[in-house]
Amino acid sequence: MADQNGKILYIFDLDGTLADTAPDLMATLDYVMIREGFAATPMQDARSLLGAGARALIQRALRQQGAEVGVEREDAMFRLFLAHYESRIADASRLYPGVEAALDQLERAGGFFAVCTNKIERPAKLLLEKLGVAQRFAFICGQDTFGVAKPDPTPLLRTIAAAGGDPARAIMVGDSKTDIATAKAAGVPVIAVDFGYTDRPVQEFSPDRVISHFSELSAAADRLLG
Ligand SMILES: O=C(O)COP(=O)(O)O
Ligand SMILES: [Mg+2]
Repeated sequence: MADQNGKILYIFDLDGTLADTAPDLMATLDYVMIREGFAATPMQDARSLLGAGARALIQRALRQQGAEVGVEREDAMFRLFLAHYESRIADASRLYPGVEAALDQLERAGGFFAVCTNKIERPAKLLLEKLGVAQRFAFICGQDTFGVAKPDPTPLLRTIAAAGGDPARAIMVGDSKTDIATAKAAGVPVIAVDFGYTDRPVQEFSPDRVISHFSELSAAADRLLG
């Protein structure tokens, strides 16, 4: 990686932060659950079920229905989920309004970008390609990239290193308690979006700033960096 001396690295969460992916994730969950003889999950449950990756999504949906499956069947459901999800990954998933304009603005001010998600790396990259923004990120880290998931700070710190950034000149942007806890554990300031997937208001998790639209990101970052 080239020396990014002095530039600010923005590390984005993906689901519920850069992109509204709940429709395709929840449709995939329903496909798997119904095929396995369970019920569909109400769309309004997305906010509380998403955020910890696809395996956790399946486990949480099963638990919600009082169902227990063994580890082998859970593995099979996870594989089925990934295969089906890739076939429809961007059918209904969209970048949130203002994402590309915000990236343009931050880039003009000397910012550069990475992604740190609890999605599996392969579908994360595929989604960002389909949404036309994959090439904007210096590094894309998934749940399996370093073998450890958020809220462990390791994937965030290793993402910063892999992107050629510096934790002292980095800002995490996320939608969940998990992202905020990850950033705090890594000693990186965090801006939360309030339109993503969390069943409790993000303010409760004490991020450094909260924004309601990507048009507010640049000003929030400026205030945060003083
Ligand atoms: O969708 C999920 O469960 C996790 O994805 P995120 O870390 O990008 O929010
Ligand atoms: Mg998220």
